[in-house]
Amino acid sequence: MEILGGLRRNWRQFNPPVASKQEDALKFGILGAANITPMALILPAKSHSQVIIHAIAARDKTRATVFAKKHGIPVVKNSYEEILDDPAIDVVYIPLPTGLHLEWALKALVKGKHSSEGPILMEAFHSRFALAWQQFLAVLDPPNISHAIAKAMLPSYIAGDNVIRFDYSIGGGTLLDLGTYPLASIRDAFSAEPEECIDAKLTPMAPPREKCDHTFYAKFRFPNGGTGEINGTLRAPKTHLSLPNITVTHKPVPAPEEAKKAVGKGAEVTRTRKFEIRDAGSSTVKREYTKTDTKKAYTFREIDRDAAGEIHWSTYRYMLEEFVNKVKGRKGSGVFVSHEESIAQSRALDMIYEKSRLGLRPTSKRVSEVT
Ligand SMILES: NC(=O)C1=CN([C@@H]2O[C@H](COP(=O)(O)OP(=O)(O)OC[C@H]3O[C@@H](n4cnc5c(N)ncnc54)[C@H](OP(=O)(O)O)[C@@H]3O)[C@@H](O)[C@H]2O)C=CC1
Ligand SMILES: O=C1OC[C@@H](O)[C@H](O)[C@H]1O
Repeated sequence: MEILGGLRRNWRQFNPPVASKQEDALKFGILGAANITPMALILPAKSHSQVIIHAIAARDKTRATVFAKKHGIPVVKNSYEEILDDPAIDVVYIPLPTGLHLEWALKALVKGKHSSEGPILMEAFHSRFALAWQQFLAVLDPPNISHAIAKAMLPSYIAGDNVIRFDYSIGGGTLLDLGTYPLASIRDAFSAEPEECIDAKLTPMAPPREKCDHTFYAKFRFPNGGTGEINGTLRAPKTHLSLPNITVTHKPVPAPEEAKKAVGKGAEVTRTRKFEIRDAGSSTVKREYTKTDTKKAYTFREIDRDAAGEIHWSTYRYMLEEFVNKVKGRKGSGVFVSHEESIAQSRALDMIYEKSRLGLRPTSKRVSEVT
């Protein structure tokens, strides 16, 4: 039954109901014919009545034309600049190499893109919008977390050596790519920013890509004294199949409270509570047992929150919903990625680079150079 439900949900995710578009729909322009765009924007846009994918440009116009034809995008521009200069375009989607995000985001903001009432800028950090993640956060007690460890391991065939992820000049390295997910998840779990990076190890690629890491490890100290670790790679063995996951351990507390451990894996949240029975004042454990429960959530309804969502919505679809809500001035679910959080995440990433011997990524162009 569960397998059938999963198959149905996935089929629906890739074949969503197509919404008719409203008069006030936002027109999106896309910079580059990137691989991620169909999954992250084009598919989610189909079921959103206020999103129209209007135009695309690539460095090579033929490439953009082929992409536009395949995905039913009506307008192909000659350059990224032409997208920014088109007054019909409200929102710019920037799926460029990481090192170019800031430059093009600033250029888009200068052209007044994203909203008529002041620009809305959102980092497309989709994992934040997973319903299971929201459910996971709800069972945590951040001040009492003693330890969190988040892992993300992908086999080497996911990203070959010649992809943007291993080009130092455009922000290459696994930490700045896959590593951003476990890092954000431990920051989210502690609901605080790390005070110190206690340990960091970035394993470099072979020359000539030696400035880029293929594997990362880091350990942080958080303000409540707890520690958070991240571990990951884009070079896991070919047979390695595991979902990104996080395990959060809480400090033991006296009854009637319950010490707990929560494990998030894919859409599943498993909570284990460990109980120890002792005589009052004694440190000897007379009996111990654990209670475990596992839950899945795909909609806000399932976690008793009142916000839009369907069981087949992907993390990207939830993210698009909240972006449009923000532009339109609607309350939405309250889940978002604020500028402050993006900056805090960047600071934590820099702490890792500084602690390791690999050094910071190249600095993006300054605002004054872009504007
Ligand atoms: N949020 C998420 O879930 C995900 C985010 N990402 C992020 O999205 C971005 C794109 O990833 P992905 O789609 O896999 O990458 P691709 O290599 O498929 O796309 C990158 C695009 O960047 C453009 N580009 C512009 N300048 C350069 C340059 N100097 N070198 C190479 N490409 C350039 C290319 O556009 P053109 O067509 O004009 O040549 C290309 O289409 C990355 O930042 C990645 O980290 C990726 C996967 C998931
Ligand atoms: O979701 C992801 O998984 C694979 C990575 O290389 C990619 O960029 C990342 O965002």
